[in-house]
Amino acid sequence: MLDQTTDLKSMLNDPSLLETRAYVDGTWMDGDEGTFEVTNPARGDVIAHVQDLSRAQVAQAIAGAQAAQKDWATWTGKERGAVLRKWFDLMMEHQDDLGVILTAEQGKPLAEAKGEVGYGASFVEFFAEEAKRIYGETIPGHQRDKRITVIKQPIGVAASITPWNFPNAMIARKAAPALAAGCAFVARPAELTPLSAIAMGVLAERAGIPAGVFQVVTTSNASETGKEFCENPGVRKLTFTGSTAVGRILLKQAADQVMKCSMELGGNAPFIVFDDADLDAAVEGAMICKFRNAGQTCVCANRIYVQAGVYDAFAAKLKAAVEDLKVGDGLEDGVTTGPLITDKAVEKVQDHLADVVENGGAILTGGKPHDLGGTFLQPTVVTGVTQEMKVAHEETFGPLAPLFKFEDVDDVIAMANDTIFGLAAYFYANDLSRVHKVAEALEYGMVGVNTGIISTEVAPFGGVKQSGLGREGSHHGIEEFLEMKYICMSV
Ligand SMILES: NC(=O)C1=CN([C@@H]2O[C@H](COP(=O)(O)OP(=O)(O)OC[C@H]3O[C@@H](n4cnc5c(N)ncnc54)[C@H](OP(=O)(O)O)[C@@H]3O)[C@@H](O)[C@H]2O)C=CC1
Ligand SMILES: O=C(O)[C@H](O)CS(=O)(=O)O
Repeated sequence: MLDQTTDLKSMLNDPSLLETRAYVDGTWMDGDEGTFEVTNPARGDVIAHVQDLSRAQVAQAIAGAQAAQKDWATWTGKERGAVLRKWFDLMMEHQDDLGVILTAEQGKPLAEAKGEVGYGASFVEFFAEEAKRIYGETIPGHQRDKRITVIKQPIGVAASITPWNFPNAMIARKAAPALAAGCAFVARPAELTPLSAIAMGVLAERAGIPAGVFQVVTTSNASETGKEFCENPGVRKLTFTGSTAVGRILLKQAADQVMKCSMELGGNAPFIVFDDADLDAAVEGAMICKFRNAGQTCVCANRIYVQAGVYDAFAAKLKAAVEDLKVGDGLEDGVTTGPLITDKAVEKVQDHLADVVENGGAILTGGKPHDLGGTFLQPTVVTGVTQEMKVAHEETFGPLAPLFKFEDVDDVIAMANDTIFGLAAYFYANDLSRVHKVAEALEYGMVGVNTGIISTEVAPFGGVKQSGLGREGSHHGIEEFLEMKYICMSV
């Protein structure tokens, strides 16, 4: 366990991965605004003082990215792919250290943190290959003397703003296709969790990614950095992962430059259990879907709808599984559930819980502050939840599993779709016609059928409605960083 006196570096095989400077244009840079503190959410102790760049220094990074991108775009896809593959190899070689750094700054259990590093690296591996497959096309001419071709070219400099809940994977999921496409990439990680991003910069430099092509700007002023990204004419692509509220702000700001944007925003995932479901499988799926990262994921089950005939049996099984969870410091062996990221996050979960109880719901297990104090919460299951409650329409982002009872398939589809969000949805059923009908009727970008975890680099991750724009991962993911050019030649 990391305590107040333990130096995080002493836990690393390669202490040089714990860098606290920004990575700008191939140099390790101090901030003009001083430094900001990074704390371990499990213990509240300061684990690093990270350099705080000014807006002018962010502009300097963008200028360097612009210059570097011109040469990077002349590399062949195969050449870019080779360097990306080296970056992937280094990420996997240092997976343990990257996991320790991630858990120390974000709080998730070490096994999950290492899993996130592997998940993030899988995008680098995947797009190292896709770099060689950026195909164009030839089109039969519309006149006898015309020859038509279409080519794909990198959009230019891409900038990312990412959240604290997946401080490694959310950057890798964006930077990998961007670099594969021939773009330069300037990443601004969340103030709460910058260390994972900086470590990715350390390995990018070692992999031979040219100076300026991949940069990490660490700042405490998210709003000012976002404005620089949106207003600087050197940036042609903004890719954001975070809340829908901030996504709206960025889209408005980016509109002035008609900037291409990718948005991975908030979720409110329904998790539906039908009466013909395998209940043990459904409980297993609900546990990973709800409690991964202590419920702090955009694709986690935010609402659990259970058909009346199996409601009591499912609730009893889920209660038993939840009571087996081990809450604690993510660096401790056997811990399955870490702390929430901040006191504010705890207050939101407690507000949703209080609202359920005040409106007739009941606590089946948990529901009290954890003995560990701080931002630790008891994993909780509540029953008797209805569509009128906050938890039905707001993202809880914590370890609270609300059970809704339903009778009819059309009713539950209507309830599941009754939200402004449309990121992920899940259901457990075995009747084939029901599976097809429900999968097609759910208004979501991603649907898990008889599974509670769907995230992979080979599939298009993204939402509809107010959960986002664009897709990350799969061969679709690289299109977000390419422009199409139509060439009409008279012969
Ligand atoms: N669809 C998806 O894949 C994901 C969606 N989310 C959603 O995000 C929320 C939780 O993450 P959270 O980090 O709190 O979300 P926020 O939207 O608050 O923050 C996301 C990132 O945006 C930055 N930011 C905040 N305000 C601004 C601004 N005005 N201009 C520019 N950047 C800004 C933050 O910086 P800082 O933190 O430094 O202030 C952070 O780096 C939930 O709603 C969750 O569903 C989260 C992860 C993935
Ligand atoms: O930020 C998130 O919640 C991630 O997108 C979830 S996942 O991709 O790691 O499943």
